[in-house]
Amino acid sequence: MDDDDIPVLIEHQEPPKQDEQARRVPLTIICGFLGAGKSTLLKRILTEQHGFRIAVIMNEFGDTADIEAKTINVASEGEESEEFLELANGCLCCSIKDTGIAAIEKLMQRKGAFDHILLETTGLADPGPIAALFWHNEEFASGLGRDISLDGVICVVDAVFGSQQMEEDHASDTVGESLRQIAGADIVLLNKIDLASPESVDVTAAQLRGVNPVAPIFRTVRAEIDVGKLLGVHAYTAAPATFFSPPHGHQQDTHDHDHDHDHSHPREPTHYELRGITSLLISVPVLSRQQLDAIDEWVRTVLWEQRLPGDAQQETPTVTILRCKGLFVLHSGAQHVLQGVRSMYEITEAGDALGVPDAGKLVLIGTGLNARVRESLRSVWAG
Ligand SMILES: Nc1nc2c(ncn2[C@@H]2O[C@H](COP(=O)(O)OP(=O)(O)OP(=O)(O)O)[C@@H](O)[C@H]2O)c(=O)[nH]1
Repeated sequence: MDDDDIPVLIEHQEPPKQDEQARRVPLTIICGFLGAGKSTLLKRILTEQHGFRIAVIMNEFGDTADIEAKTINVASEGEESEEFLELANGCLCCSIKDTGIAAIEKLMQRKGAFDHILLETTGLADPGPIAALFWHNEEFASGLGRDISLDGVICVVDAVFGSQQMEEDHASDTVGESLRQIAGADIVLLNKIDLASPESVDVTAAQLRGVNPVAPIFRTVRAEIDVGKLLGVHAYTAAPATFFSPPHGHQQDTHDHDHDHDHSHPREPTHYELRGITSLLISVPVLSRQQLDAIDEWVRTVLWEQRLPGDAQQETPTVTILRCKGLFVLHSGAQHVLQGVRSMYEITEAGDALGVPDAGKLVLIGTGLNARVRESLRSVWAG
């Protein structure tokens, strides 16, 4: 090129700016009562044509998936096929023989081959600590947390034995695992309804709602459900859909939606007097910025110090929060979402509002949630 030539301008190639959150692969945790139908749900996901590319991490790869792999068209070969099976419907199945984290790290090396991760926990696992691990954990911010975002927790409940199991847990001194699982769930599958009478299924659904008033309950036979209803719920970044009124003329799903959950008439705040885990649903008026900050401080004290503000520190905690969700509306119209698992929580401004909320709401799920807690919280905005 001679000096008089006009240099050709080369467009500066900047790497495309991607939204951090959007680049992460969403992860859904599946927990559930023993024998409730977790494997049935996973097998369905691994074999049906649903159009989602899901990586499924199973506990009992050796026991069940080997057998299933013979019946499923296994596309991959080579040494990795021991741990990863690529299935005919585009899903990926992987074992959790390693510690969970190692299996997930290996899985992430195949990033791009799938769009969503489902992680099965053992029947008796409490999903809370696992959820907390993936949700805003500073230690993972430069590791797995950079690649994975927690989408939600699904709990599979046995329609035949679920009620009995919850009763037994209520009666025990410590909070039983079945209640912890329901408390930590963002979606409940009430499965095996073909084996129980409609009346007893209603009773179990009411019990579930007593422990967790916000998670939608889907009644299923052999975990038959549209996979799209289980994925992409953004349970840790958005306010629960159950906080919003449906748009005018909205038709409720008539197939697998729990009909005793009425969207159009939000319930009055209710305190469920069950032993063990209870929940508290509180309506919150439209707030000033200062009032929202005061609520933030209240939540921090209750979650971190396990006591009500103003109460002296006790040796045994007076309030334990396992899960909390909230939606707060400011006078400016801005909506803020509270999400919390155990002692971790955040309050963030909602990006895309899901609809017009009736008012702000706060749901606390945990122990020690009596009338004093409600009064303490109300005094925050009452001044
Ligand atoms: N009748 C009926 N049987 C079901 C249904 N869902 C699952 N089953 C059967 O119940 C048994 C237990 O189901 P699984 O899917 O293995 O349950 P699981 O939760 O994975 O069990 P664990 O891993 O042992 O806790 C199996 O024999 C299933 O075929 C259902 O909706 N109706």
